[in-house]
Amino acid sequence: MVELFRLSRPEDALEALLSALPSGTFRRETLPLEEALGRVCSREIRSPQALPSFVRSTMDGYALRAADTYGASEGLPAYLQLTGEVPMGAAPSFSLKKGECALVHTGGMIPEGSDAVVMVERTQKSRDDEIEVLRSVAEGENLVQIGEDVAAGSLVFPAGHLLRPQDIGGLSALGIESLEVAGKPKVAIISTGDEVVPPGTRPEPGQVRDINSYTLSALISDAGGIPVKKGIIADDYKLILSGAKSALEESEALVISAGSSVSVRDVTAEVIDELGKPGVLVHGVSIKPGKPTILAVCDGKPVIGLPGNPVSAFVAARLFLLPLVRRLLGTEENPLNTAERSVRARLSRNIASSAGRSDYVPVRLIHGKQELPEAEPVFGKSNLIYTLIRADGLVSIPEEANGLHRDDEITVRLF
Ligand SMILES: Nc1nc2c(c(=O)[nH]1)N[C@H]1C(S)=C(S)[C@@H](COP(=O)(O)OP(=O)(O)OC[C@H]3O[C@@H](n4cnc5c(N)ncnc54)[C@H](O)[C@@H]3O)O[C@H]1N2
Ligand code: MOO
Repeated sequence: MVELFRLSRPEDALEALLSALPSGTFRRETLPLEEALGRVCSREIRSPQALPSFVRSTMDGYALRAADTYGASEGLPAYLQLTGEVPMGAAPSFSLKKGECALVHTGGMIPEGSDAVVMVERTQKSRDDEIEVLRSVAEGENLVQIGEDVAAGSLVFPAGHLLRPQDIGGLSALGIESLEVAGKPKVAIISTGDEVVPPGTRPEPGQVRDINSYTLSALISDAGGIPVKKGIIADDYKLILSGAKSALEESEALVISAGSSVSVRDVTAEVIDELGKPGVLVHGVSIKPGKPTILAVCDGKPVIGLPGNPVSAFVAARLFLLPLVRRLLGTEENPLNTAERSVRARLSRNIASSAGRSDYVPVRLIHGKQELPEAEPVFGKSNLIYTLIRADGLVSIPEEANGLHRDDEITVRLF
């Protein structure tokens, strides 16, 4: 059979795209902390202070000198004089001497002279101003030390870190109220095809509603980019070229859906080559679905041509567009929502495939009594978007394999 494309392996194709991009091209912006969730630090953040900044008790109890309690037991308690109470939110106004203790609450600052806290349950009051300690306490017990959470000046987040909810709290603890993050890259989307109509239109015979602009737009926002839908352009070289030129001028990247294959109406690769240098780097990847994918860099900006079939467009977008958005954001980490989480599962039936290409098959997970869920393939042609909707994730069949077998333990990449 004549192969119409020179096929690249998916890893090589992605590498070709990413390595042809200029480094560090993303914009930076300063945001208030509350708006930084899911954004990427564009420079490293070091701690301006030690956290905690004072020695704190982790229990409700009495601050004391550990040495005063050595050998204490229920039968032979240590008697300590209660000299005061540490107020919350203020430094104690007194210090402790040998044989003394002070009431302290969880999180309170311990007085000078003390080096441990005994939990209130391990004591009893013998008089108003005296307690019995019923067991010995080690130095440092029930305390957090200065800088135990974060040392002053230490690296909190490297550049490229994607901020999670706990990170926002951690920055607040350090008094960092605003920070510099990578700007969200604008990714323009063009759908091409004489037969494609907007979703608000009732399709005439032979027409189909636009799916890809919408799936791709959702994937891009999920990945931390700003999708800019540029609408539908007919299969016309000049129209697509002028639409693509203006879309790329206003954005950091461009995705063109359809027209990636070999019919005379498929002009996407030619258009992309006109947009700038070096132009098309890859046309054809050894994957199914998604084979006709086009990857290009045009005068420093990435352009991806995706196959028109909605399942192919989705699979290829996950393989190439998501890592591209991450790269434009300057991170290697997975965006919160598109997190490429995976689970182990057991295949419910055989899946055939040809060696020499990586196959991606949608699967539905069925949770039963067994240790691992069952992965049921959702077979269907790559034009059928609902195969993805009925599925929970994708299983990939490596290029060297001739398929997978029923009961094989596999990894499912969740949607
Ligand atoms: N002779 C060959 N024919 C095809 C080959 C091949 O190797 N030799 N590859 C097939 C594969 S694989 C795919 S995938 C498609 C890719 O086609 P194109 O990227 O050129 O896209 P179109 O032909 O324009 O459309 C394909 C299909 O998808 C529908 N479509 C297009 N855009 C949308 C949209 N925005 N929303 C919903 N559906 C869309 C379109 O109507 C077609 O049905 O080529 C195979 N052919
Ligand atoms: O990418 Mo094509 O979808 O293999 O159908």
